[in-house]
Amino acid sequence: MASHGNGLAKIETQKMKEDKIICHDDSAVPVTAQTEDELHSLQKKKSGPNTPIKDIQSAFGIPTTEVERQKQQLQSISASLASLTRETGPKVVKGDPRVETPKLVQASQPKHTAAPNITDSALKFTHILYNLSPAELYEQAIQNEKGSFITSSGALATLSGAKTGRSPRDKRVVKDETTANELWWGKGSPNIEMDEQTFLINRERAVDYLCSLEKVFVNDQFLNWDPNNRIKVRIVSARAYHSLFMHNMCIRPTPEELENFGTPDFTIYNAGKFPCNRYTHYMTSSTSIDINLARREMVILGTQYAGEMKKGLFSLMHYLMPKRQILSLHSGCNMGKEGDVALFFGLSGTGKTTLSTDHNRYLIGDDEHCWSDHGVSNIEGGCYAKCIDLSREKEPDIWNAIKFGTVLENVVFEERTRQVDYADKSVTENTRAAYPIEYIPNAKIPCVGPHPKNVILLACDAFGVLPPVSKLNLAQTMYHFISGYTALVAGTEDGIKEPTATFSACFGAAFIMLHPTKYAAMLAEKMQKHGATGWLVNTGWSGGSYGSGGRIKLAYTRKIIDAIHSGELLEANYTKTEVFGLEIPTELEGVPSQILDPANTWPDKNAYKETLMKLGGLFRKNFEVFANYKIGADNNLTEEILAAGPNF
Ligand SMILES: Nc1ncnc2c1ncn2[C@@H]1O[C@H](COP(=O)(O)OP(=O)(O)O)[C@@H](O)[C@H]1O
Ligand SMILES: C=C(OP(=O)(O)O)C(=O)O
Ligand SMILES: [Ca+2]
Ligand SMILES: [Mn+2]
Repeated sequence: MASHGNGLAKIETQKMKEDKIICHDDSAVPVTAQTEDELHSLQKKKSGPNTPIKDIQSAFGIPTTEVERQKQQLQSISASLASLTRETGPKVVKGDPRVETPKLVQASQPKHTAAPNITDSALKFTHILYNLSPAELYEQAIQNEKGSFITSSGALATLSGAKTGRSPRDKRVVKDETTANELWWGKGSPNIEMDEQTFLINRERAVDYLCSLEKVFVNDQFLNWDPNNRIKVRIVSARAYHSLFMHNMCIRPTPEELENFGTPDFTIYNAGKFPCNRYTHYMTSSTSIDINLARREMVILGTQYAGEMKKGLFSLMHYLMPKRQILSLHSGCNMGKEGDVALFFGLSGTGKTTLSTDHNRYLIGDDEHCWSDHGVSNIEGGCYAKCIDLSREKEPDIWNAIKFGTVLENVVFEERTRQVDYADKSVTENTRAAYPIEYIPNAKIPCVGPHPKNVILLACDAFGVLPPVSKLNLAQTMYHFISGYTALVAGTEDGIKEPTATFSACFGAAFIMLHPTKYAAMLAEKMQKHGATGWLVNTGWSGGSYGSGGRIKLAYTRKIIDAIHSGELLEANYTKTEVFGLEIPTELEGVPSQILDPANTWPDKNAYKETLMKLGGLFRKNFEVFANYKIGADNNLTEEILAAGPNF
């Protein structure tokens, strides 16, 4: 190459012979697309049909087009979204309004018999995003919902807005002729009444809000892995966050199951971004979560916390299942290699999710189960784990489940790397991860198992006086089940900022529908029949109350749980504690013996005794309301249960 005056080498433009080309052009055949649009259209392969209604015509051998199929689907959704006072259904159309689809499928409009009542809402289209995949929901969230980000492990970080926990005081249940007699009302009950008319006002408010949007999300899914007692649910919501949350938390239908879906058994209208009207009767805040069992509907206004939906459906199951002689349980559940099943009851933050997720056992579920004559079944299709201070070392299975598809609520992450800081409580203490159950490597699919062998009652005792583990007789198990004691850990229920002693019947008073003794009688009957052993495990404080003592190490609790599963603890030597009369082991491998009796761990013995008596008094006071109830048909058991409380 010759050098020119400016110092740059002259480029050879002379053509080389074919065989002398050094740099081979090994690229593939160029794309066939003639335009960018055409190229983009090649990117997406057509998915199979996605229809909730069994195609009647094709059942008779007459083929129907995909367009007709989708029309039927939209008809069903249009009926769900119908205003009860105006036109029979909004104009719904499938697909994202921003994406230009060549053929927009529209539900055929119902014929008006009365004079047409044309309103602006009747003129507009509501776009339906039906059972979208996690990838599609990620895109929707990131494009449209502020606070949506992909974290470094691939999870979708979202913000639930002003509410970062449930609002139990804003829950309302319609009291009609049937429910007035069937449900538990009054003092201590979670069922705060509302009338049918007020429900309809809130329903209309939610439906109008949802239909005013450009697009709404619709999920058609199942509850309960027991095939004979499966419930079909439809969730209508305004946010991709809510749709992905329910996709993860409910049971996901196969394409065939979706095709046979038909009419849902229950529908949730989640208009959580929009408040209820304070001038509406029964409303005491701008949040309202309303259940109408007769209409099989639930309306959410004024809270975007996704946990309301899953726990709302749990309330429904607490009504429907006992009618079928099936016990609904606020418990985690897992199974050993030998088929031994354990239930983990406990209030929020006591360790149901943490302790049922056990690398050495099969996970059946972390939170909501049914116990029928055939064994146990999970109600849900996913888990909802607390993330505060989550560590890879202590909880590897939960850590690894936080990947693509998982909803990560209210966590804080590093701005650039999107690395989550699980210790950060800036948004809330109640940070959460919702993931499909199969994200846990040893999940038992289908999520069913035989009758439980161990029934573990978890209490996070902020007073630090309950032993780390006690073996319970049946009457004690019932006493503690009905009492449902724990110290609420900050955040899960709105307004709770530090642990406080709480009694919540059946370890889930916020979700039960019938009187607690109804569930207790069923549990006693099942435990007796199947020979299950009851245990009380304190996952809370040791060596002093909250503030002076410390929380019992998770590693110790795991050792205790291992010994329950293996049967080792059943064989241990026991002594009885004063006041509560609990049987506690004197020794347990892997756990320092002195912590097994809390009396040994408190530096100030008088303070211990005082605190023990104080908690005993709280138990007594709480149980007074149950003293006049019979538990099942067995009068002796009722007597024994009443006597199974603290003695002093
Ligand atoms: N000894 C212990 N046993 C169980 N959980 C513990 C213990 N010590 C700390 N924890 C923490 O307490 C929380 C329990 O929450 P979680 O398992 O989600 O409860 P639940 O499912 O009952 O609401 C987790 O964050 C867990 O790491
Ligand atoms: C979702 C909840 O469940 P838990 O805290 O029991 O896991 C809740 O109570 O809001
Ligand atoms: Ca949980
Ligand atoms: Mn729970």
